Amino acid sequence: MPDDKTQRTDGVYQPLPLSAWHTAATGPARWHLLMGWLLSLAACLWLAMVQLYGGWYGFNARLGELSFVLSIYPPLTISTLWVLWFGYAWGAPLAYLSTLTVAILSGLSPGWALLFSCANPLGLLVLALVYQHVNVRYVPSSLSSLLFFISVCFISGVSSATGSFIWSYTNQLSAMGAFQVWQGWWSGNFLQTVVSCGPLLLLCTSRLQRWRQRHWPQPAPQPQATRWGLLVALASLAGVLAFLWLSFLLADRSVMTLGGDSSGAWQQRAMLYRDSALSVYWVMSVLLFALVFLGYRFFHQRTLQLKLAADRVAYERDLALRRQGEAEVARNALHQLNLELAARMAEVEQLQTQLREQASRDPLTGLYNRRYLHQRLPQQLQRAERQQQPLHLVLIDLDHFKAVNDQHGHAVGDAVLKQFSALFIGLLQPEDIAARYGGEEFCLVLPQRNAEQVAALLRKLQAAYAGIRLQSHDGELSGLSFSAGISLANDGGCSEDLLLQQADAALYQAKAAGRNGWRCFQPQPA
Ligand SMILES: Nc1nc2c(ncn2[C@@H]2O[C@H](COP(=O)(O)OP(=O)(O)OP(=O)(O)O)[C@@H](O)[C@H]2O)c(=O)[nH]1
Repeated sequence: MPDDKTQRTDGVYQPLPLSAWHTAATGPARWHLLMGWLLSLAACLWLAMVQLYGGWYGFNARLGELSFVLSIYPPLTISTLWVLWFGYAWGAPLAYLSTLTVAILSGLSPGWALLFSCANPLGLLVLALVYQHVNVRYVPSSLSSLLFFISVCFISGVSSATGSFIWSYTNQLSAMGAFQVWQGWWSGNFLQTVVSCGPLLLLCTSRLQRWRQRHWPQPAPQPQATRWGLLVALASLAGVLAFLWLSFLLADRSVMTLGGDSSGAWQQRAMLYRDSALSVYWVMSVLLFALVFLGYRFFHQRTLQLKLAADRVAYERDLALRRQGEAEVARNALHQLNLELAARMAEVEQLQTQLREQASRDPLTGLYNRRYLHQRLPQQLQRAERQQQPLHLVLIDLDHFKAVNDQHGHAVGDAVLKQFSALFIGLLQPEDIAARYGGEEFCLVLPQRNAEQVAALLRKLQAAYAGIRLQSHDGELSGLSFSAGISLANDGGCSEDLLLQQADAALYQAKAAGRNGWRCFQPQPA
């Protein structure tokens, strides 16, 4: 981020609005401010009256042939400090009220007094406007701020010296007198502000601003728009032109008042012209310097602002690029995570399928288990009914299996169960279901087959089972057989339980008939 702190903001003109008086964080602070302002007003009035009744208006000065009084007006110092520390709205009334009082007490008519009192506030306005719109510190702590302060004091002094014309006019002074008052007035105001305010600003500003900021916190002042800076420059230029015009006019009129045609009189006139021209020369030098300096400050400030703006834009662009890069990395990471998640989900799905499969299979033989049979049998029945096709259910029980276990061992019994189950592989169709129904009991669900086809299947199974030979510690195992019971669902409305009961009954008949054979369920005649 561009470093804004490189520019000092203490001692920069930052007016405190009159309305802010209510909003002080701590109660006593606003009373202190008010008391300070009232005391300043009292001091201004007192000093102005002491000066009026004391009859002292400044120091006598001489510039060649021109002698004048370098005007000193103490309330101006107090009001200037208030303008710079707190703003124009606080300082201008002090200057206006004290001058108004003096003007009225000195016998000026109310109308002229009201107008005359505007002169000092006008000079202060120029001061405040320049400092508000050209972002330079008013504390003359560096060479550049000191030079700028002197320049601004000059323009302010010239502006406030407009009061000298009203004064000269109302006191009916001659052109020479008016010229003298004007010279003494602007130069006095200028010197007084520089000499009295400068040191006080240096000494007290930072402490006073800390106090102000504590009770009326304000953000750092922002540089003003260009048009305001231009306006201030134009106003300053107008002030300078007015000064020149007035100086020449008054000098000319003063010369005209000098009578006589003697060489002494002409010499006096020439001296007066020379002194006036010299005075204007010095003033012009200062003014030119002030204008050049103002212009320099203005462009310097604009350049600084542009640089700051460019730095900020560059910073924002870098930030945006960095964020874009981070977003890209995050998007890639997210994509990677999505892929991993998809892989994990596929694994989970596979595991779920395996679990479902395991839950529906008999671990020893690999055939479906009884639970699965009870799930599927009702569906198969419905389907057969819907397609109007027969469905046979066969219950198979291996004959004398206990004897196999007892004689040859449990492991051989397991091997027999597995080999018997393996026989189904080549004999069943995809739609058939073979399940291990109990220990050595099996169940076949055979849709889409007629009775002959079922019998053929059982015959093949019987032959294959009989052909199994197994070696055990007790010799060879052979002559295996099974018994089976067959039930048929071919007219609909036959439940799963009924079908199983009928097959079981038929199996019982087959066993009873001597085993190694099968029976179809025959309903008993009513
Ligand atoms: N090896 C082994 N034997 C089993 C398993 N499940 C059940 N059996 C045995 O199967 C035998 C079934 O005996 P029974 O119900 O008397 O039937 P059987 O001996 O075949 O007699 P019949 O059915 O009347 O011919 C029992 O000895 C059980 O221990 C198994 O998973 N493995």
